Amino acid sequence: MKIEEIVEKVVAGEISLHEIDNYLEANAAMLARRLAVEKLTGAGLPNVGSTIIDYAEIKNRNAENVIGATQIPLGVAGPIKVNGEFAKGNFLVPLATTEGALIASVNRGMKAITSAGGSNVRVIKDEMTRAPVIKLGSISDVSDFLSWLHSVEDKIKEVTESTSSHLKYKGFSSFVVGNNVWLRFSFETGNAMGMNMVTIASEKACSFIEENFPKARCVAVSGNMCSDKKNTLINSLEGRGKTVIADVLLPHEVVKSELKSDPYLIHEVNLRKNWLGSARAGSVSQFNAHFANIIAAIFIATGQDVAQVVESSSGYTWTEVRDDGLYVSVTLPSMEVGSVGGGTRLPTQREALSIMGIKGELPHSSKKLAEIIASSVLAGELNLLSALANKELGKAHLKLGRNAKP
Ligand SMILES: CC(C)(COP(=O)([O-])OP(=O)([O-])OC[C@H]1O[C@@H](n2cnc3c(N)ncnc32)[C@H](O)[C@@H]1OP(=O)([O-])[O-])[C@@H](O)C(=O)NCCC(=O)NCCSC(=O)C[C@@](C)(O)CC(=O)[O-]
Ligand SMILES: NC(=O)C1=CN([C@@H]2O[C@H](COP(=O)(O)OP(=O)(O)OC[C@H]3O[C@@H](n4cnc5c(N)ncnc54)[C@H](OP(=O)(O)O)[C@@H]3O)[C@@H](O)[C@H]2O)C=CC1
Repeated sequence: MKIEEIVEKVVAGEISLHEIDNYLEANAAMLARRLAVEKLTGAGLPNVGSTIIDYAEIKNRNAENVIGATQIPLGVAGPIKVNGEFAKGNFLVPLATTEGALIASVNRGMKAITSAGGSNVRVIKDEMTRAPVIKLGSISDVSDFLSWLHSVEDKIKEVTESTSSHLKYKGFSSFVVGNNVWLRFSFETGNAMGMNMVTIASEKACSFIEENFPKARCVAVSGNMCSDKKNTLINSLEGRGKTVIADVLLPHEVVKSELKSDPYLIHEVNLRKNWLGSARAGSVSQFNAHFANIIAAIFIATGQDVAQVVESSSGYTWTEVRDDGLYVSVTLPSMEVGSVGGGTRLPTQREALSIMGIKGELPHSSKKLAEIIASSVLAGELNLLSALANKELGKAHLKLGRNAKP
């Protein structure tokens, strides 16, 4: 069938939007779907349709019912000097955003950090989790089940690791409410963020459990104690994905020359805003000013799963005024990033990763990416605290967010 005929059939309700894939080659199907949506809604979508995305590469990998692409401005901040275990040197960092003043903010923070000798950063834990919820008959069954589980842990390791050449089983923690048990499995997932990998592995573990301990029934492979795409205390305490910490000691003269600010005022903003203000607001694990801004912008630019900004942007900003300068650290307990898999293979996302020298096939490239992201968060955080201390937030957003004279 020709594209026009398919569009007519979709408009007449004879073919559904996703069924177009059964009749046309991938990119012709994307065009037909867009034309059908235009006819059905009356919306004109030439810009959505104007994309370099090859739907043949997306189909059955990244998205369904595709009609084109959304574009978001991509800027760069930096260079920032990073003194990591895996990221060493000066890096330009890609940020995709529509918030005027954000990239400028990170840029100024990076300039200050680089003048101070760079950000010191380490990934202190790297484990992705999945927590099935399992139902038993009674608490005595729960007790028997947990004893049995410890006796077969070698087998759990064997069945889960059989699902991938890159996945390593690290262990589990158990949590109980009445006759419900959550098994929070942890895995190393190489350079991948790992959610597909740990889900496939945990389903295998659940099948093994149900076959060999018939009183246990796996209700759901994700029982929310994982916790994926939710901001929870367990992620903050135990970590999820990469736990990353970055710090810098800024000499007093750098705070003055680069940030036009004062270490005591910055420290006071941090204590009264990030700690007292967040506590008073009832925050669970977000004692920071705007980790989410930097995490979201880099996640969009580099093809990470954007919904994981929720927990990846939890964390703590700590400041101390010392004789030799202002000490600032950021702690991100659950940063979920990969340099292979997911959206990292898409053309603009791959190019954005290459700006930082990130290539999925290189060893430890996801940890290198995590170190650069944490250093960028440090820059954004330091700079926003300075901007607030300087009372320049509104002025900056008038100029760069509204194109207005402050
Ligand atoms: C906007 C600045 C940096 C101006 O700051 P400034 O000191 O007036 O700028 P400057 O013209 O003197 O330049 C200083 C440096 O800033 C950078 N810079 C300056 N302009 C640009 C630009 N156009 N493009 C790129 N980089 C720029 C650049 O590094 C430059 O150095 P240079 O390269 O010239 O040697 C400052 O006023 C600022 O940082 N303001 C704060 C803005 C901010 O942080 N916004 C973040 C979003 S706020 C939000 O979303 C969350 C929030 C606030 O609601 C969360 C909460 O509740 O806390
Ligand atoms: N399934 C789910 O419940 C959820 C899925 N997601 C989605 O999952 C996707 C990410 O899943 P993820 O598992 O990270 O990635 P993918 O499933 O996209 O890719 C992971 C695969 O890449 C292969 N691979 C090649 N080189 C490497 C390497 N160096 N390190 C690790 N793996 C490598 C591995 O193959 P092999 O196994 O053969 O070794 C691995 O299984 C995203 O699209 C995200 O949106 C998000 C949340 C939940």
